[in-house]
Amino acid sequence: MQNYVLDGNKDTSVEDFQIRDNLINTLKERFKTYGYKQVRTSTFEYYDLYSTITGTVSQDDMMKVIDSSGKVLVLRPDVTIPITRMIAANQGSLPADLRLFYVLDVFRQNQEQSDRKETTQAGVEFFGDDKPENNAETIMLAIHTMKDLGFHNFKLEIGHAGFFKELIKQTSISPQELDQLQNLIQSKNIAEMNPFLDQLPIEEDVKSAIRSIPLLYGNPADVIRQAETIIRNTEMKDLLSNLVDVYEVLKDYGEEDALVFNLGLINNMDYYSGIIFQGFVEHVGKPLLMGGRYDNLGEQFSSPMPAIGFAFEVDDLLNAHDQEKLWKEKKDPLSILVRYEKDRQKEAFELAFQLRRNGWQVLTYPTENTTAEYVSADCSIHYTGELPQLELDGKLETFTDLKELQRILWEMGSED
Ligand SMILES: N[C@@H](Cc1c[nH]c[nH+]1)C(=O)O
Repeated sequence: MQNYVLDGNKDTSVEDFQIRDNLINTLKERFKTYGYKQVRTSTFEYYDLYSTITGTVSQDDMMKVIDSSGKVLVLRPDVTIPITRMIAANQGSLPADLRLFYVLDVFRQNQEQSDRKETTQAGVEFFGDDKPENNAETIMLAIHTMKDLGFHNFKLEIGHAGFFKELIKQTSISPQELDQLQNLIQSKNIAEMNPFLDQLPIEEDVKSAIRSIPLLYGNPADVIRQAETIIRNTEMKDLLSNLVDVYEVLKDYGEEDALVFNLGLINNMDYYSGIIFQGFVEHVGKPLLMGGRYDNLGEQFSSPMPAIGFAFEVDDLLNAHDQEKLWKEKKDPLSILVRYEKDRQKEAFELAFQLRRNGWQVLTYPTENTTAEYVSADCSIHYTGELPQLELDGKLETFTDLKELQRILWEMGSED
């Protein structure tokens, strides 16, 4: 038979979906406790939105479609940009700080990962000023969520989008050379970076400052000390003190063990303007979350709107599967099978309605339907006479009081 599954696509089994759903719920619940409200943006966007904005996804990486009027659309290649556009359009009526979260599919294609066109991102966007408290709170939310997911040995790497850019401003290298240099810094490939830098027309002391960038990694206090030695102007000095201020607030959250400073950190998106960060766990070679400040993006929609945010890659979180067990073990709600005689149908439906109010899974079947014998459930209730009967260890127990029945079910639901 012909294979109709796209290359690299994998159907999700019922069990995998459950794990994924538990994970997403964990993220959503944590985001809400920091005051975030859920939003969604349209799957389709005008291609023009992305081709005119600077700092966006590369045009070749976007998935394009043509609508019936001939307009070129793209499948949402990023969430931060359309949310910023959406907020910019309504800005008149916004409170000072706005905290939004989303769980949405993102569509990108590139040569290195041709089999991953569609991924799910769960992220937050905090429209508020570049204040150390705001930045620290957002970073703390990322840490808190990683802990909720059961990752204990993770690191949150913090850098600054401007630090490297300031150094590059003092050179006249081409965009291609810059791209290559960034890749070498990102992969900490010092062996190739040094000869590459040697043949570029850059002043010697700028060159040596660039050379030290990949080494500016590790304990925040040490990195700050080393970075101070390569500062070349007031802009770089301000950037560094911005990072120090955030670090000082973060210390009061008591999560210093999770923090690493990395001034060679480079995020995919070009819209970042300030502090940036990525979250890593052991044995997984890529970041599970990415984010940072993007204070200038709103201006491209004629609405200055400072903001910070980050997004988890849900599929990558799932693949970090040592942790998978944790979500699997999360208990499903109690499942109850209600079997009824036809002349008790109305009462059985009422009972099922009451039980579902507790969040339990309830399936109802008339006794004559033998399929029910193959349905798996934690317990069965028989509504064949005047009153419901709960099946316990093969015996039927009658309940005159619905509350008493519910109490016993609660106990069953909380048993391990
Ligand atoms: N949109 C970014 C993540 C992010 C959310 N907010 C800020 N940054 C990405 O796809 O990598």
